[in-house]
Amino acid sequence: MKVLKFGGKSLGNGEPVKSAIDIIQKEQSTEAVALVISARGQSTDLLLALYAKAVAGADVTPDLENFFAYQYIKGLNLDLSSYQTELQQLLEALQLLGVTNNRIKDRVVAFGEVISALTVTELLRQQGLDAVFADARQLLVGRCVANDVAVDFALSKEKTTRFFSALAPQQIPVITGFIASDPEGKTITLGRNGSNYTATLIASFIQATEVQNWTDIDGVYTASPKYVKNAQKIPHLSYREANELANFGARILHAKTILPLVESGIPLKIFSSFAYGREGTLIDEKGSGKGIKAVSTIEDVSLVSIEGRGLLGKVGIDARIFSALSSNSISVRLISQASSERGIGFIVNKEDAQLTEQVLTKEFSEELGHQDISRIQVNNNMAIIAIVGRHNYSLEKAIYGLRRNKIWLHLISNSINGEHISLVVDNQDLKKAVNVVHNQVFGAMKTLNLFAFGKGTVGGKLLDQLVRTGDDVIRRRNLMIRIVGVADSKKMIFSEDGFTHNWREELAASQQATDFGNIINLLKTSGLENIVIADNTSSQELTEQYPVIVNSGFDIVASNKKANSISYAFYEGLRNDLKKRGKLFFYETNVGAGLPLIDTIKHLHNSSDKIERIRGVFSGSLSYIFNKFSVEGKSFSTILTEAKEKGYTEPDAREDLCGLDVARKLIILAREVGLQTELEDVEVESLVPPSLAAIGPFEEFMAQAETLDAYFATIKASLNEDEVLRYVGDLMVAENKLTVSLVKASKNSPLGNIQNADSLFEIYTESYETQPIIIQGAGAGAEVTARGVYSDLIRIGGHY
Ligand SMILES: Nc1ncnc2c1ncn2[C@@H]1O[C@H](COP(=O)(O)OP(=O)(O)O)[C@@H](O)[C@H]1O
Ligand SMILES: N[C@@H](CC(=O)OP(=O)(O)O)C(=O)O
Repeated sequence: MKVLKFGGKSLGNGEPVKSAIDIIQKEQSTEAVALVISARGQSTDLLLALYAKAVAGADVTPDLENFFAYQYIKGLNLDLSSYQTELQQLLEALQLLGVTNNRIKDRVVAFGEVISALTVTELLRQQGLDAVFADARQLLVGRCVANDVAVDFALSKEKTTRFFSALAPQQIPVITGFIASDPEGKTITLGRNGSNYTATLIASFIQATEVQNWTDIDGVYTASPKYVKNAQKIPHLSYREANELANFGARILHAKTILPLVESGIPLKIFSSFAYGREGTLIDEKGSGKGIKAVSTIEDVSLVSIEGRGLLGKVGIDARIFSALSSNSISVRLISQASSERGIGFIVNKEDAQLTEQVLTKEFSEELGHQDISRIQVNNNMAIIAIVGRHNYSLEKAIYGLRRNKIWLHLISNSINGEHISLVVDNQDLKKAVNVVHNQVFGAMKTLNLFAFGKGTVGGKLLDQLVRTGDDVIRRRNLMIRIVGVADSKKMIFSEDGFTHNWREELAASQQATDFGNIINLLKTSGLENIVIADNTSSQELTEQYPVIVNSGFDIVASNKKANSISYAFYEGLRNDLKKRGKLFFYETNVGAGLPLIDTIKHLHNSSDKIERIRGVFSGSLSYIFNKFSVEGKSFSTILTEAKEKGYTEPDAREDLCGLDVARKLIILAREVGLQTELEDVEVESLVPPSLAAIGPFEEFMAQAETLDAYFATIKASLNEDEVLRYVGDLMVAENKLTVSLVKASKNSPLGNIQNADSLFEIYTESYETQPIIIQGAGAGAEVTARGVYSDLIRIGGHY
């Protein structure tokens, strides 16, 4: 005979309960079955809420009606009215008394399992099966010890085997999970999720061949899939491993589930009743032999800390703490103590927190009075993340990931054999933290959650590239870049699940106005880990918010040059914030688009090869214009218009011609090599002819093409045969001199030789004194710039 346990989630109204009945029919056709049944859907939670309301003296009638309305299944011949009356009377008594009582509470919640088992019995009978309802209070006996139940195995086994031996061969017992009796026959419960324990107890008493646990998930995963989307199913576990997971909060198994199976060697299988036939997790004596790794969580616990100089070197403090707690039946889940004995921190269940504080305040009243203990502090909103199984450097990896995500670690406890590490974090950070820890420890696929500002040429291309090549990056780099939000200057979209090819339509249809404060708030409260902001705008306003972004714990990638070229004070302040928070800011595309320039300069600078000079054509658009103008017979304005049409220039091409863009790039490079320069320090030769400097809109400027053309024709006429014009940025480090000017270059020199919209940078260093390092290639264009930002993102991924 095998024991099949159905959890509440598998017995919800509609399809779930229908599938459960189907599964029972199929399974009993090959081997006799006994069923253990939990309360249906959210029934236990509803009953607990009813109990609390009644104790508080509130009117429970509507909730009671709702509860019974949920239990009713159309067409089923089951009269629950006597149960409704009995429960109502119990609740009314509670309303009158207004006191809490655990035995009455257990009687109230027991209605969930009883009604559920009656319902399943009737549903099976409807299918022609000989189902027999069994109230586990007649089978299982236990005593309440502290907040726990100690089952009387011998008596329970005797009662259970007697019940089973009285069954006819074709009969299917439908046993209530979760509930039992105490020696006086009063109702007790085995603790939340206790039906699993009922099932394994019954199985061990009747020597079942196996236990099947039918739930809403097809096995035990490396972390709760509720939090960690890329958790992996563990196909095979040993009892010891499963027990370890159950003890540390993997909700799928009640903490005691495994114990009855160990001696009898009965295997436990976990299946999803929503996917019949799909392989689940097998738990047996052997396990897979490979060892497990998993991360489990315990929510809503309280951290108690006791601090004070008076604790230093005092003997017996710990003993007093724990004996006071134990005499009040408060169990401690985790302890951590600093070696200096200046303080001790431990975790208790939230329900016990208030009592813990009272008990300890009383116990240490003298020490508190003398200030030997400065305070006893209770922090209620805590959660534990437990890393189970042996792994190399788990703790280090977890701490690294948590710090990068600005998640505060309140307490660490590491078992001596290194097979178990518990980390205490704020409840509100739990989702983010468990993802970070899981992915760090498993070296599993990392996720970057990207919020992108700017959907223009570069921003839009980046998002399209991400959508197009996302799978490739997952395969090759084990990195998923999820676009969780996009904002332009007016509107924004945000979704924790991310956007794919449809981001443009979603943004177009969005009604949500862009509001920076709101975006930061959404990201901070989202529970998303590894958040990166992309700035592909040219907004100074946004760059001024970078410190807020960094201080919120997010990294930045930007093609926007402003943050690096506005005041040095801002530049330095941002670097300090980045350092303090351990955050990253990559901006390789600020100079030379996708060319690996900034990185090369950083490396040279950091390796102490003194950079003496950087000279070159910094602007792709002006490169194009002068490469063409120098050798083709067309007028300057014709070539300017061509460059604009190709998307090389700013919408108002004067922004390129005035030299400001090149000056910004020079400043960025100068600061990379350690100069504290400001934009005003750059000597810029503007390409806007002085006579056209005061003209308003760009169209009006272009209407003066003749003047513009005449101006540049004169300059061109002064060239020697082997010379061309180049607009050159020059950074002379020792002299602290930065210039931007139109120069005549020999056609045979590297500068004179560049084509199309190429950029060229000559880097002179102490080692490359006369023959500079030359970096050359396409220095403008949305596609290459977006690629550059993309590779910055991938670099950030490498840091997680
Ligand atoms: N490591 C884990 N593997 C699988 N499920 C887990 C894990 N940790 C927590 N869970 C949660 O356990 C739930 C199933 O347990 P439970 O709620 O008790 O189900 P049931 O009502 O069927 O007894 C799943 O829905 C899942 O969210
Ligand atoms: N109904 C009880 C017992 C139980 O085990 O339920 P489930 O099998 O749905 O986790 C509870 O909710 O705690």
